[in-house]
Amino acid sequence: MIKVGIVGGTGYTGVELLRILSTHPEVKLTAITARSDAGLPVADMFPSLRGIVDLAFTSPEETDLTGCDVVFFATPHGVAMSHARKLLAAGVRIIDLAADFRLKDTAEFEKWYGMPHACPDILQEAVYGLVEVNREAIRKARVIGLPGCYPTSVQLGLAPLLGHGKPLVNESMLIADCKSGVSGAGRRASVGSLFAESSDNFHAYGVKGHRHLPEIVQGLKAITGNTREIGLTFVPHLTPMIRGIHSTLYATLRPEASGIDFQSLYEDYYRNDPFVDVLPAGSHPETRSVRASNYLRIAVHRPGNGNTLVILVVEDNLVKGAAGQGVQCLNLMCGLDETTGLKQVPVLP
Ligand SMILES: NC(=O)C1=CN([C@@H]2O[C@H](COP(=O)(O)OP(=O)(O)OC[C@H]3O[C@@H](n4cnc5c(N)ncnc54)[C@H](OP(=O)(O)O)[C@@H]3O)[C@@H](O)[C@H]2O)C=CC1
Ligand SMILES: CC(=O)N[C@@H](CCC(=O)OP(=O)(O)O)C(=O)O
Repeated sequence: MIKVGIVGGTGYTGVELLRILSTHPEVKLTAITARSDAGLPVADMFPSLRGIVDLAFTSPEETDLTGCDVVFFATPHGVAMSHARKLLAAGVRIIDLAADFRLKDTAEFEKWYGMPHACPDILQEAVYGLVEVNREAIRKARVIGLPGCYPTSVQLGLAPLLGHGKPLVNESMLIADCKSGVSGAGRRASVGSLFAESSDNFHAYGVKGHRHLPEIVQGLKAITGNTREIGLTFVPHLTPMIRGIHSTLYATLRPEASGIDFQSLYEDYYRNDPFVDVLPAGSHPETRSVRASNYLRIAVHRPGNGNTLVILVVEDNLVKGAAGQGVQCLNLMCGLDETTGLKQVPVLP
């Protein structure tokens, strides 16, 4: 059995990891830490796990994680990088749900996250955990920087266009118009997450610049094999639902690509990816069609057969956008089938 520890078990992504890993046939959960709730049985905080997870939260300072095979960090930015060296020295592999190991350029990291990077050498060896793009590198990785929730949907929505051998769209004028449920902001108390603020309301934020923009640009550029510069307008919105991301992506076709069948292009690109579902032509995916599951569904439109492609992407921000994608990486790192323990059917309604 693979011994797994989770740092930050009381947040939304932490409890998603617990939910998914508690039924994973090859995993033994060995430690779940939380500072404020150390000593509390998991089931006392999360009654949904009563009779399923019988561990208690422990203090991160007093928990020895070096006996684990893999440790997940479901913590704020900056925590994983302060523990990475010691864990790696003990042979423990790391999957960070935060941004410590996403941006390769430390100056960019410091600019967007407001802290110096604690281990630039480990950052350089870390693999970006976007499975459908980096599957082979993930198998051998010791450290995974999992993509953010919005970046997962935007990169997978655009990858078939940018990963094509020939330039198909104008890469300098991409648009990502994205909407997230409130759980994307985490479980800690904040005014913006109050029911009275976030329900029956809808607004954009971060238009001037959001920390996911450099991450998406870095990822899209890598998908082109670092052969092309990326220009992206990214506008996130907070929408009054609990889970889910809906991203509407716009790309302008190059004249030489106008004869391409984009529906077939997308279907072929994701033919062997078990969690990416390219919907039939003309579809409008709904966030609830992926709720609580690791699936990401995509629909490709070309309105009026014109020169604008509109790609619709839905995912559950806490699953394919975080914990589920992390378990997909864990499976690959441990030589398992990537779907092991991840076949949860979306919850409807
Ligand atoms: N919510 C989402 O949709 C997504 C979130 N992420 C990322 O995943 C990470 C976790 O997110 P989320 O679950 O929403 O966050 P939450 O705020 O809901 O939970 C954070 C957890 O980390 C613990 N924690 C906080 N500070 C520290 C610290 N210094 N040392 C150890 N533990 C700490 C908290 O407990 P305590 O304070 O008691 O220790 C809590 O258990 C974040 O980096 C987030 O950006 C990534 C993709 C999607
Ligand atoms: C709705 C909401 O507030 N969303 C978060 C993104 C959450 C996420 O997945 O991103 P990280 O892992 O990079 O934190 C935000 O915009 O900051």
